[in-house]
Order: sequence, then structure tokens, then C-alpha cells
Amino acid sequence: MIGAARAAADVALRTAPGMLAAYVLVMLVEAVTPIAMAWLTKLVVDDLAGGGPAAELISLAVALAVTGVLIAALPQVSQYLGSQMARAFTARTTAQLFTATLRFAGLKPFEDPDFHDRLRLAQSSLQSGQSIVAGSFGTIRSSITLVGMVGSLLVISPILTGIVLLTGVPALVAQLRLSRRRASLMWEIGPTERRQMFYGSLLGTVEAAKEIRLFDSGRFLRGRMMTELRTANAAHRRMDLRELAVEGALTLMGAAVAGGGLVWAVAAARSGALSVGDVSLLIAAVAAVQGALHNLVSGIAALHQDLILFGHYVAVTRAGSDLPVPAEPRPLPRLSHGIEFSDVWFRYSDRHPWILRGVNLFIPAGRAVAVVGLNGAGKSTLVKLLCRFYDPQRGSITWDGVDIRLVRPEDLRHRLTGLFQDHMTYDMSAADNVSIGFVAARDDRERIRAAARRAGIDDKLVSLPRGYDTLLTRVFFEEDEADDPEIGVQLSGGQWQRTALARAMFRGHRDLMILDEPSAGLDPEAEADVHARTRHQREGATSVLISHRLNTVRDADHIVVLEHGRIVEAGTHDELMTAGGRYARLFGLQAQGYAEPPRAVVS
Ligand SMILES: Nc1ncnc2c1ncn2[C@@H]1O[C@H](COP(=O)(O)OP(=O)(O)OP(=O)(O)O)[C@@H](O)[C@H]1O
Repeated sequence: MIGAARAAADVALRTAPGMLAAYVLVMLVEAVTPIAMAWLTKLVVDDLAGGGPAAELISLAVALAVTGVLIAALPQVSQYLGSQMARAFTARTTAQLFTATLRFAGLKPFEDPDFHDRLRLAQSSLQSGQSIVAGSFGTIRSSITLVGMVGSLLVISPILTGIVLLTGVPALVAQLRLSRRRASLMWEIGPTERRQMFYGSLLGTVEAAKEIRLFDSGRFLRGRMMTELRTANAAHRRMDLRELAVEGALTLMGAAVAGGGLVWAVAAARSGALSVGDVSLLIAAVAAVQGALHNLVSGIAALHQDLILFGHYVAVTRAGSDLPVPAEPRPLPRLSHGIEFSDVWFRYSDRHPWILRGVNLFIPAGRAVAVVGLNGAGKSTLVKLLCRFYDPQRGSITWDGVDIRLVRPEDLRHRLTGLFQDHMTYDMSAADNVSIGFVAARDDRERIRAAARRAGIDDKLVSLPRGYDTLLTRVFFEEDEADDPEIGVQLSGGQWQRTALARAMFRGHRDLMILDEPSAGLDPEAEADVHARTRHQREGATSVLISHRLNTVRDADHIVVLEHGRIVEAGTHDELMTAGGRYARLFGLQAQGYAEPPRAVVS
């Protein structure tokens, strides 16, 4: 928590130092005005009762009026400054949080449910930037007011002062406990709330809308969402009840002390031990001390809770890289010899089974290697290791003899391009969808069109209502454009596939091209076309092609068959067909599927 407090203070200081200084000044004045008000009231009442000089009375009344104006005006000023600072604080920490998520070079954190909960809480703690900034200063302000009021109360009754202050101790302990409990509740119900949001988002997305309607699964999903919501609500209700009980008891205790103090003061004034002004000061001081104590205690408790949550932000931003990078990374030269997998073993975690079991594979520079195998054999996993999204647990992958773990991941990826099986469809313009493959060249329209031409999608994209500037989505549009069909369009599955291919090609000639199912979802004509285009693109370049359509891999220089994470066959198409093993059997099965069934002979 101290780390979180230090981090929050650091952000506040760096974000807007000038505004922070103004805020501190306003807050200090705000802190002393209630004390001044109480004393001025006492002096006015005493002067009135004792018939003091008129000039003094007038100046005191004027001072009282000015203090009243300050008490009325300062909260607005400090609220304005606090909001501005909180916005600046949230903007800075949001940028830092997402910079930190980009620092994770691999995929592991994104598959970890704890990481998702932490990220969500970190994000929500940034929204409460306002409470951290305002809460810290509110606490300081309440402390100053408290000290001033305690001083005033001490002058009249040290015993009453002690009693009032003592009531603050259980309040502080109870509130701190509650705030800790509230923060851990948010962590505990994190998965429940995440599931609830997941079901809610399913019910609202166009991607899920088709199946939900076809399978009539909407009510079922809504039911699940409501179950999660009810579970979260029940946990919140238990917490609210606990708070109600604790706060109710504390309020009663405070009221009893204030009431007792008032009775004592009236009795003391009656016997002449206190002046009328003393009674007015005492009433103001007891109320102010209790108010300041309450503000201080609840401020500390809220700050405590916010800082626990902010600790998630600190944890994410300070987390080390998920992939170890050496202090002095090796440069990665252009590929000249080849990439080698040597006895590579990999599993997604210790709780998962081995996916790759001792893979040995050489991808020679300038050659096309195809990886085939049944569903779940580990083909895409192999590609993920090649991009270094994960490191193997055993064995190594070398690039011209350099272990890729000794290289910065971004240097490795700079040399790669590719198309993933589960490629992205960005709700952005056609130009963005292509150029996001190489952001540095995103303004080069000619290059975008050339890549799209190579992927066979230029004709389609250029003919869209706004050409390459057409949004490939119907999700974003301005209110007054909602009925304009030209604002956004939906592409077909195959057109998206080609757009993703254009994105890969937009990167230009990289050292290694990875194509994971590039022709999935394409019609036979498009498949043949894309196959010819990728073959042309791959010529002379190093490439890894994964495909279940074995007719598209037959011209690869080297084909490997992966089965249960092991390479069980390797060779050229002709060699594998001659060998008559698994590849030949799979190829035969596919070829059979295309053959005309023998016609029944009617006698
Ligand atoms: N992130 C992950 N966490 C845990 N297991 C995973 C993960 N991704 C894949 N797997 C498992 O690894 C195995 C291999 O998956 P992979 O996607 O590499 O197979 P594939 O050969 O590409 O299959 P397909 O032909 O169906 O695309 C599967 O059993 C899958 O369940």
C-alpha cells in the first residue's frame, strides 16, 4: 500500500504541478475557515453579551461575513481544481497502464484470468483517480481542521475533548477494516463480474447475434448473466449490511457524546463557569471536531481502499516482461541460413499437457515449409513459438544459429509477416485494415493498394462507397449518419480473409512469412487464386504454410506431418506420397472427396 501511495503521489506531482500548488493553497484556506468561523462567532457573541466597543463588533462581523463567503465559495473552487487534476491523473495513468500492457511481449498474461481481473481493477482504480487526489488532500484538510477545532475545544473542556477524540479510534479501526474488506470483495467477485460482463456483451454484439437467434439461446445467456449479477449483488448486499451496522453504531456513539457535551455546557453556563460565547464555541467545536473526525476517518478509509485498488495498477505497470530479455540482446541479422527447432518441448502451463514433444525442424532460408496434421496436432502452437509469443520449456529455436531468446522480441517480429488462422477484423476503414500491418507506412496509399492487389481484394475495396476510406463496420457512425448505408459496410468472410492477407503483404518482403490457413473460408476459385498469389509472394522467400487443404501445400519444398506434437513424417509431396504414410492417406482421403461417386448401374 505504501508503494501504491508513493506511486499515486509521484503521478500527481508529475501530472500538473502548478494546479497541484493552487489546489494545496485553496485546501489550506478551506481547512482553517471553519476554525476562524467558530472563534469569530464566539467573539461576536461575547462582545454582544458583554457590550464590547461598536467598532470592534463591526470589524468582527465583517470578518465573520468574509469567512462565510470563503466557506461558501472555496468548495466550488477546490472541486473544480480537484476534477481537473483527477482528469489529468486518469489520462496519465491510463496511458501508462496501456503502455505497460504493450510491454508484455508474449501472450501468457492475456490467457491468465488473474491478469484480467487485475487489469479490470487497475482500470477502475484509474477512474477513481479523482478520489485518490481529492481523498489525499481531503484527509490533510480534515486533519488541519481537526487540529484547530481540537485546540479550541481544549480551551473549554479538556475532558470533553478527550472523549470526542476517543470516539474516533474505534471509528478509524472499523472503517479501515471495512475498506480492506470492500477492496478484497472487489477482487473476490471479479470473476463473477467479468462473467456477467461477458454474457452481457454477447447479448449485444453482432458477431453473436446470428447464433443467438438461430439457436434461440438468448434467454439462456440472459439467465446466466442474471445469475452472475445476483451473485455479485448478494455479496454487495452482505457488505452493505455490515457497513450499515458499523456506521449506525458509530453515529449513535457520536450523537450521545455531542448530546452529553451540550447538557454539560448548558449546566456550566448556568453556573457561570462558561460564557455564552464559550457555549457557542463549544457547540461549534464539538460539531466541527466530530465532523472533521468523521471526514478524516472515512477519508482515510476511502483512500485506503482506493490505494489497495491502485495497487493493481502499480502491479501491472511494474510487472516484468513475461518473456525474459537479456540485458544485452543480440542483433538479428537477415535470415541467410535458416531457422532450426531443436528438440522443442512446449506446454501452455505446468497444468497443461505437452503440446510439442521434441520437435526437430529446419526451415531453410528461401524455402517454403508446409506443416500439416490433424486438428489439435500443435501446428498453430509451433507458429506461436516461431513468433516467440511463448518460450519452449525445453529445447531451442535458433535463427541462423542465434537462439531467439537472446534477441529482443520486437527485432524478431520486425523480420516476420503473416496471417493467423484467427486473424483480426478491425472495425476501422479499409485502408486502416490493410495498413495496420505496417503502421510506419500507413499513409502510403499506393502501397496499400498494391498489397490489396496482391491479395486480390483491391477491386472490392476501391469500389466501396467511400473507397478505401469506407468503414468496414456498422458499429461506429455519427448520430445523423445512422441511416446512411455508405457509412460502413460488412465484408464477407472470404473478403475479410483476403484483407487480412493484404495486411500481411503490406509489410513488404520480410525474412519469414507465416501463413496459418490462408485459404480458410474461401470459395474454390478464390482458394486457387489466393494459393497462386501466396505462392508467388513466397517465391524466393522463407515461408511456413499451415493448411488442411493438402492441394495447397503440395508444391512446398518441404512438408512435415505433425501428430500429437511430434513430427512423424517429412519430405516433399512426391516423397511422402511414395512413402504411403499418413500424408498419403490424408491426401488420398481429400482427393476421394472430390472424385465423382461411381454411378449406380440400373439393369
Ligand atoms: N492458449 C492455450 N492454452 C492452453 N491450451 C491451448 C492453447 N492454445 C491451444 N491449446 C491446445 O493446444 C493443442 C494444439 O493446438 P493448436 O492450435 O496448436 O493445434 P492445431 O494443430 O493448429 O489445430 P487446428 O488444425 O485445429 O488449427 C490443442 O489441444 C489446444 O487445445
